[in-house]
Amino acid sequence: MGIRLGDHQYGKAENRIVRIQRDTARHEITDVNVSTCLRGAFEDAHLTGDQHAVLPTDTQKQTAYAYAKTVGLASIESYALALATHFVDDVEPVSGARVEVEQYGWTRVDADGTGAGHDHTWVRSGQEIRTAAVTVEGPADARRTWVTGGLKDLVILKSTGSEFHGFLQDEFTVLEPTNDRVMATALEAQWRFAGTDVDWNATYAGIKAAMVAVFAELQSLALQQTLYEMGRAVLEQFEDVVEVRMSAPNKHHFLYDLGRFGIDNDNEVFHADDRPYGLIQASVIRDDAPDAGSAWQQYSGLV
Ligand SMILES: O=c1[nH]c(=O)c2[nH]c(=O)[nH]c2[nH]1
Repeated sequence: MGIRLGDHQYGKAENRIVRIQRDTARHEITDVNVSTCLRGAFEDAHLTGDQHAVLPTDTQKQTAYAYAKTVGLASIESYALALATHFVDDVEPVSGARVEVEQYGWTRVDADGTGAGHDHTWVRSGQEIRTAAVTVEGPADARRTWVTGGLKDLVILKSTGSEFHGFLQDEFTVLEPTNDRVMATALEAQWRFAGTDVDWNATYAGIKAAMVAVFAELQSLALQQTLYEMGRAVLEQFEDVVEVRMSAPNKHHFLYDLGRFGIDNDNEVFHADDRPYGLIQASVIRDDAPDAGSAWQQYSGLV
């Protein structure tokens, strides 16, 4: 019976790194969750337990913290690019590295009521988590690099401007068609860049704004249509981006039956159901997008 080792990768998942810049009295905070992963000639560690090629996951963790100071976290994409490139360039058995980063937002408190924001106190921002993933492969003279940016947990709701009708029906269909419903989701999206010469922070802000604007403005016939139009808007407005992948739970809001009490309910009182939920997923891609290569080969999840 033939048995062999399949794909394998290893690293340190979820390093929780908080970087404070305190050069002036007005501090800056960057709060991230960093996962690093190495790919390469690590068969012996699995097959015989020989660790000679294995850079410990603890060392990967120490490097992630050191780079938060030396390289800095001006953007999570630039930080991940530096860290992944270091592992491939400077650690001999490594042929590929993947760095995945989540960033949590903080907003300055308005302690003096002026709106200027406090110098060194923040509250966690309730909105989305920003994400990035960088994969670097091959020696410097045959380098391949992929960068994806993204967001998750962007909870967004519109109270009208959403319809759902004309759907296929069979003997189990009970859903009523509607011309006016609440549409809500917790959007997860990732977008793939063609290159690495990008204004990462401005592009992030612009993409988020473009997606939110489509969600708000489109008279939606289905969450599927909204996702496609959001992805299309991103590709139309950001030439650096070649592909957008999205996953959106349909956070159902069911009109509550107040008729039982003789009370009118004209789309005013809903039951916000948490499960089950429709889960709609789509990608939108340019016809001439370069090969995705290892861009989507995750560390979180299975190899
Ligand atoms: O936007 C929607 N898409 C669906 O596929 C679907 N299915 C469903 O029951 N409600 C909805 N809403």
